[in-house]
Amino acid sequence: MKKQDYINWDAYFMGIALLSTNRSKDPGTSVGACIVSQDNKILSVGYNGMPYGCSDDEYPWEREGDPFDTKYFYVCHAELNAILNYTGTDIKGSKVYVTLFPCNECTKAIIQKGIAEIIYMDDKYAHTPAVLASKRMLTSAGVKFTKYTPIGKDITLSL
Ligand SMILES: Nc1ccn([C@H]2C[C@H](O)[C@@H](COP(=O)(O)O)O2)c(=O)n1
Ligand SMILES: [Zn+2]
Repeated sequence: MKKQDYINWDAYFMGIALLSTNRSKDPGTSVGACIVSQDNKILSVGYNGMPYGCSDDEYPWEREGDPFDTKYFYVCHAELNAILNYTGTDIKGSKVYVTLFPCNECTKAIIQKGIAEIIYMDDKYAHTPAVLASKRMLTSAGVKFTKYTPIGKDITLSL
């Protein structure tokens, strides 16, 4: 008889997004994203980090203060990185698994690339204008967004 305790597709892809958060240097929120084709092939992954050439030792990670000296002007979001990391041509109709609900800027890229669905884990900034605007655009554009349903399984990796 086959093994019974295998994880479903959603858990598998959200697991990849979660693992990707471990590459982030952001001391505030580490975010991961995993883009998946309609036939369940991983197309790309990403996490939030500074753009190429912008050293994550030199650029700020602060949340507050002079905007020039906070991370927000510089950090590239996980979803955008995942989109930009994809070099193929088959992203239309794909799904993106994200550990945090996309902001308005990433949402624009998601819509323009023809990504059909967002599966998100956390929505802790749901009350912010960025996320409200994001949901408004997603609804207008017909992009589905679904909260991830946890399967209640803890997986430990010994790396
Ligand atoms: N959907 C999102 C939302 C935010 N990010 C990034 C941007 C920052 O690096 C971090 C949020 O930091 P916080 O304000 O919580 O300290 O997450 C992203 O990649 N994707
Ligand atoms: Zn974003």
